[in-house]
Amino acid sequence: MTSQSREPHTPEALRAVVVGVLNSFEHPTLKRNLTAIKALHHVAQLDGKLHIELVMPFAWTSAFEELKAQTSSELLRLTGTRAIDWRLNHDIATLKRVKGQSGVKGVKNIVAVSSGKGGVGKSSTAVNMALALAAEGARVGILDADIYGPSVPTMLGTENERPTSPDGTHMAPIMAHGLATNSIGYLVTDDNAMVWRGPMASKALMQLLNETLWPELDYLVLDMPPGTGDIQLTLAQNVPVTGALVVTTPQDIALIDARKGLVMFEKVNVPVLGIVENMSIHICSNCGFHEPIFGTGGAEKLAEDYGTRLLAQLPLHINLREDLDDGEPTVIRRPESEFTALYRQLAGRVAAQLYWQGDVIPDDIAFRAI
Ligand SMILES: Nc1ncnc2c1ncn2[C@@H]1O[C@H](COP(=O)(O)OP(=O)(O)OP(=O)(O)O)[C@@H](O)[C@H]1O
Repeated sequence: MTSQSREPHTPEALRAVVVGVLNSFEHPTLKRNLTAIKALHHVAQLDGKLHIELVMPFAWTSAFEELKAQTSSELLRLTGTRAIDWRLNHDIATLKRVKGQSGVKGVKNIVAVSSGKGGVGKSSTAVNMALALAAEGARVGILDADIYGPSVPTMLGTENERPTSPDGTHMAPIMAHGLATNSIGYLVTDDNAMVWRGPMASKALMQLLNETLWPELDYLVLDMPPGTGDIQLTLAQNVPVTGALVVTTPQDIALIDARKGLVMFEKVNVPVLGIVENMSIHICSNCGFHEPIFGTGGAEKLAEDYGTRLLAQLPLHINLREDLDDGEPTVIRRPESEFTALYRQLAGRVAAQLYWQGDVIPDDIAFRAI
């Protein structure tokens, strides 16, 4: 019997066939199958075409492409259809925040990006990951809380912009490459920022978070100040974060500080989503040679020791630095590059980890009034 000669399915039978195939799809972002998270929204067969619509509670575009590639031929065969109209929508879940705190108006989930020491590529990772989360289908913002070196405006090419205040009290975020952003760097000059210490800096950062008129955001990436001192501890305690990432390089000295970062989050009960190893391998821009100049295996071991996971290993490459210096991060400038694929994989893993690690709270829960 050819596939074209099959009897048309009843809606229930069709759904059962589709569910069977979709549930066989395994992916690192899925701890349970698609039916278990009620992702299959709509199935229909119209004019010989199969329509499948998924609604996902976390950013999932790259995995969706893999799903299509892996299951389409089987679905066509089993349903006797000639084409599939695939649709993916997102209805990103709001997850419980540390200490059950209420959230920031407009913001569903806050992801803190931290590092035990400066210069390991925390801001580079935060910016490219935020852009990658947006490419994965989410509405994303980034708040640069790095008072020691607010580099996000330069990396996004917005260093000469200043937030406006539509009501004289709150700030409108600056939009860049689709991200809603605000930064301590828009408000103070570099020289001023350096003299901020302790409570003054924490207070300013909390104000920046709460007094920005964020649009509806699924994820707000928080670029933390580097280190594990009082300011970082105060922020980790007071910002209603959902989870945190620790960025490190493979050098022993950076790993020792990354360990302190993990301990700090543990102390204030902030769930650690995982570790990002930046500058894992140097890729020569002339010959493409891969060289682990800072050593290997350290971040993996650190993740193991602390019962967390290594979410990404990002290479050291001149393009990544140049793109950021030009205000056009690699995820935007080179969307088809292997680097962008790595950042998107990281974004997908972070979004999934947040979801699986947390408790979903209903969307109508009250946000903190600003
Ligand atoms: N993987 C990479 N490949 C090439 N250059 C990189 C990479 N990661 C970061 N850089 C470059 O290294 C420098 C430091 O990076 P970045 O500002 O992100 O570090 P940081 O940890 O946020 O530092 P700080 O906390 O002190 O602000 C930047 O010039 C950045 O472009």
